[in-house]
Amino acid sequence: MNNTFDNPAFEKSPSPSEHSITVTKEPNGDNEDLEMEDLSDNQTVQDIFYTTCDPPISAISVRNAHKSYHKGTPVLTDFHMRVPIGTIYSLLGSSGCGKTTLLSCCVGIRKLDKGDILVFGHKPGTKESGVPGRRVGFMPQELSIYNELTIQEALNFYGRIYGMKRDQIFESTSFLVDFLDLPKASRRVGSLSGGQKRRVSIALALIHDPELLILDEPTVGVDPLLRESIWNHLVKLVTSGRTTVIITTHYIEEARQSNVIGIMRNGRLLAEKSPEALLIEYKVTLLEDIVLTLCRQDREEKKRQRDDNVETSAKTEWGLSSITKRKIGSESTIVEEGTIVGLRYESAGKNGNNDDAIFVESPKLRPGTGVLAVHNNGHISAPLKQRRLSTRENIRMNHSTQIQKLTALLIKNFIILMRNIGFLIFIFFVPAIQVILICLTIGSDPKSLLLGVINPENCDYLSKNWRDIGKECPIDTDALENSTLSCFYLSNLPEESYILEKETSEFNALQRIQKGYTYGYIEFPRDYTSNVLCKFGGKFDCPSHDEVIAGSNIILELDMSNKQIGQTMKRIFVDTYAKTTEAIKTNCQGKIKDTILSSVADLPYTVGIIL
Ligand SMILES: Nc1ncnc2c1ncn2[C@@H]1O[C@H](COP(=O)(O)OP(=O)(O)OP(=O)(O)O)[C@@H](O)[C@H]1O
Repeated sequence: MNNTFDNPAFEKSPSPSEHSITVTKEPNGDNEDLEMEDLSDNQTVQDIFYTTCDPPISAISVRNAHKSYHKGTPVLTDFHMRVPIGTIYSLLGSSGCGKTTLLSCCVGIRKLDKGDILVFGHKPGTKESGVPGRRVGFMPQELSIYNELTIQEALNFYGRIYGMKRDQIFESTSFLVDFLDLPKASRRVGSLSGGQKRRVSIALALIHDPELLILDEPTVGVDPLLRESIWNHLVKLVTSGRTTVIITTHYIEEARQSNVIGIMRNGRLLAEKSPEALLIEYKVTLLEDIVLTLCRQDREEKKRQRDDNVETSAKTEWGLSSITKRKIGSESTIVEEGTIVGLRYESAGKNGNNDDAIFVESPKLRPGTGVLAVHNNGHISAPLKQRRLSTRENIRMNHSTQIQKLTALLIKNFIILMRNIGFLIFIFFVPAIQVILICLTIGSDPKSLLLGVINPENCDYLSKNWRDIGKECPIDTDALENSTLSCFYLSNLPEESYILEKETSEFNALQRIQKGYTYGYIEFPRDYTSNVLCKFGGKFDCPSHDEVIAGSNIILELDMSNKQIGQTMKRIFVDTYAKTTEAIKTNCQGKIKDTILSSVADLPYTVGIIL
């Protein structure tokens, strides 16, 4: 595969006029000359980028990155990296050198301790970067696929999450199943082998044709033929579209097909060049030899530094340091540090003079418009901006993505629940069992509570048939001393709730509560019935107003040390009071005067109970 920087798109114009920008050719092969614009003497390269076209930016740029876990040994140290748009960038390095850590920072899973990562010119996690989101397809090293789903369901889920339409998902799925040689789409992920799961994971990262594809060791456990076809597909994605691929692999030789190789060791980047440039520079035929040489050099360098006891600033040899200031053309147009960030690759110049070209970028660029090359003769060549509307743009044009995401999650959770019947039953039955248990234990009213009674009225409420009183009219208007309103009230108390005990005095009754013998006592005043009748307008021999009020109140003293029981008792007493008045209305119809009867009927609204 051609290196992107050797791509015709970045060639100089055949006969460039001074200070002109020539946009020559799109990397995807659409041979089309674009407009020419004059660069006036005082115009900077930055001006051109901001005015002439949507200038390109790096897919990922990492600057001065530092990362360590739990304040332990640093995993990334002063790490610099640039991944130009439309390239395959292979990250090579020994196990534990920090590749996965770096990638997880790029997709926003982890955060750097220090330094910057920009994805499409923005910090990961921001809306503008689109990461995490549909702009990126990430295949993590640790597979995290829902084992309960089938391959088809998993692809559907991710497709919906990325806002794809049903036909897009279908089209993508049939291609990926075929291309990655996946088992039947109806197979459950949980029943697949490790290698098959890995291929499904690749498919999930590819389903939405992302602009940035980050693959952490995708070819582990994959047979050589499939490995070859995966790489061919990646190359195709990069050359035919605007996809950028970052891939980590331990199969060093397969990285030959990438555009740029970054070689890492101990959290630092030792080299960042095209494979061709590396092979030429080190005069070897195998990339493995280069990695070996660089690692040895690094080890020796470290040893020498330790020996000399010299502090090192750990600056990378590659990357931005060499192009912070550069003249463009014969005039004094300068790319200033911090204004336009540039990146120089040794293989950039077609004429063999590698210092000729630098690649510049700007945050104003629409992502994916390619890399702009600025040559030191003042000419800029860039890839064509316009291109066919891909699945990617189609997906972006879908507006109802939030609803789609919600739908995707609901469907996924529903399928997973249905596949875990035991769990489903547990979820639905546990609350029901809880409610039943609560009702059984604390839901019903307490029973057979011992209650003391102080009642000076003359009625035998402790005799066997005393509850029959509740069926008679308790008021005798001709002989009031025979009236037994208090007993009538007591007889209406729910039979199962209380066991009544006669108390001789308030003092005794209180003592029995304190000793825990009874749950409370109820006290009726002397002449309770006549006072109640006086209160409601009966024309009897009534005492003073205050005495009537005091003499028509029932006093309740309850043990509230058990709130549940105390509150229930209160409720029962008040309910009984209402029930009593209702019973008087029914039982005393025609036996006492209507005026008294109607007044007594108001009793529930003037409850005479003192708690
Ligand atoms: N969650 C974590 N907590 C503590 N240390 C971690 C954690 N994750 C990774 N490390 C450590 O950070 C270092 C870099 O790990 P990382 O996974 O990034 O390496 P790697 O280059 O991807 O390795 P490999 O090629 O084996 O996957 C290792 O020493 C590892 O032990």
